Amino acid sequence: MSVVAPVLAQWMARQRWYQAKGAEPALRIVGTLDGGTPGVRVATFLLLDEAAAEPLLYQVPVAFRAQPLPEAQSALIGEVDGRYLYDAPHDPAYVDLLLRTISEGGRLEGADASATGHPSADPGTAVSSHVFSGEQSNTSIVVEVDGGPVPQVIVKLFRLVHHGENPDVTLQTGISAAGSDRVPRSFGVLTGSWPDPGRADGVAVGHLAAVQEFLPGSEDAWRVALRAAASGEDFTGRAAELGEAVAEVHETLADVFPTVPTTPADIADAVALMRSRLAMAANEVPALLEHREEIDAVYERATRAEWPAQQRVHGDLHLGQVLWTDARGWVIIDFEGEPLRPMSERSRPDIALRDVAGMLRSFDYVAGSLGQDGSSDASVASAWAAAGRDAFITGYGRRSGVDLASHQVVLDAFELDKAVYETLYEARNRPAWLGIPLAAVARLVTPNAG
Ligand SMILES: Nc1ncnc2c1ncn2[C@@H]1O[C@H](COP(=O)(O)OP(=O)(O)O)[C@@H](O)[C@H]1O
Ligand SMILES: O=P(O)(O)O[C@H]1O[C@H](CO)[C@@H](O[C@H]2O[C@H](CO)[C@@H](O)[C@H](O)[C@H]2O)[C@H](O)[C@H]1O
Repeated sequence: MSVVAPVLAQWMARQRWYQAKGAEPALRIVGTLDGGTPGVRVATFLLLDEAAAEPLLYQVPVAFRAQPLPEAQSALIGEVDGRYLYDAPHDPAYVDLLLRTISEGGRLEGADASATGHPSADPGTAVSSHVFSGEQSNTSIVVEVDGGPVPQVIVKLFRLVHHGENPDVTLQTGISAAGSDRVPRSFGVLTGSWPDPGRADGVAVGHLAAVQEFLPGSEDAWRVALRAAASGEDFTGRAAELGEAVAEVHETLADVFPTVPTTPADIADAVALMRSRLAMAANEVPALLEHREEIDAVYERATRAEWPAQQRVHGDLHLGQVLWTDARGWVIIDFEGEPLRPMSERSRPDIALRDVAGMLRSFDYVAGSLGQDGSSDASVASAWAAAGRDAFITGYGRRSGVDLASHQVVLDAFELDKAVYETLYEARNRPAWLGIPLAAVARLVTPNAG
């Protein structure tokens, strides 16, 4: 590892999933999982990066080859001691190993770490694979399979790993196991364990990868909606169906996972979180300070309203998290929750209105993004978004039986909280888009502006 570490550090710093952007990774190996086929050694390094204020644990599988692998040229990490090191998701030997370990309930052992596959259905055998180019925070591999119930599966490899459940795995798997086709079908999970001196038993156990059905020919709702809005196409039918699909997923989540009544202490906690998020965002986006008192008034009103019971929710629902398929309609993915929120918070029961608010914000984003690139008349785009929002609410209410109007005060607070979160997200990731959530904050604090 000592000779490999500097090569990995240089390469990691350039990857999209590397969090401490601009910093040089300060890596310490916490565990290694070994595997491979004759001639190709695969080592999955669990690397603690101490470059950022809060150390983060990364999963970095590396394939060591004696000869170059021309088809994976762009995935070459470097050459060490005459061996060629590749980002393993691009190497068929690793993909085969990973899929087999999960589907056969196999085990990977190594220095200080191990991993176990937990199959839920047999996906068949890998024939060919490619890394999904749309990846963001994780790495997804699309695999053509033979002998399974679907032609392709997608293996999602979590780059950041932590002790405890990853809601993306738990929720997606739970909904799929309940027989719902509103999420892709689950095929299995890889769970790892590694040393963690911060824990009483000294061991951490967490999700490393998950396999699910790949939906070929699907398109995410953000792109579908953007095209419809740009061409002035009526989207209200699809928006209402989307509302119904979200309500259906909420219903399944409430059936499969525990629900809890919302107590006054829960309300106080939820509002305190909104306030602390505002304070954190205002540090980086001072323009929020202009509205500080009005925002606080919206949150204060919510403390006096009635809140629905809590249940597991998606947690970061927006149009980009929904896929349109001709065969199944809307299918929801990526239950990992908001990336800027601590994992412990994302794994608790929450108010389902948080997801409704997230989707309402997304319709506004469609109008905002068209408005800012000048490709659409601002008033036409915002009328399109308003119609989409209304239809979504109607569809959600129709399926869930919940009268959202009777929860308006709480829904307003969640929508404002989401817009505040978005200002921080945009300031950090896409400063050119910051105007969209900032305009929303100004609008949402104006009484009766919706
Ligand atoms: N089961 C699937 N079928 C088809 N495409 C998928 C599937 N899962 C994810 N995708 C595609 O991969 C993209 C990223 O997936 P996502 O789970 O959101 O990963 P990340 O957590 O890295 O953002 C999605 O926007 C979608 O286009
Ligand atoms: O998809 P992720 O889990 O990575 O979510 C993060 O990134 C999203 C952007 O990709 C961001 O969503 C915001 O922008 C969307 C348009 O690109 C818009 O539809 C959403 O409504 C808006 O919140 C999301 O907030 C962030 O957590």
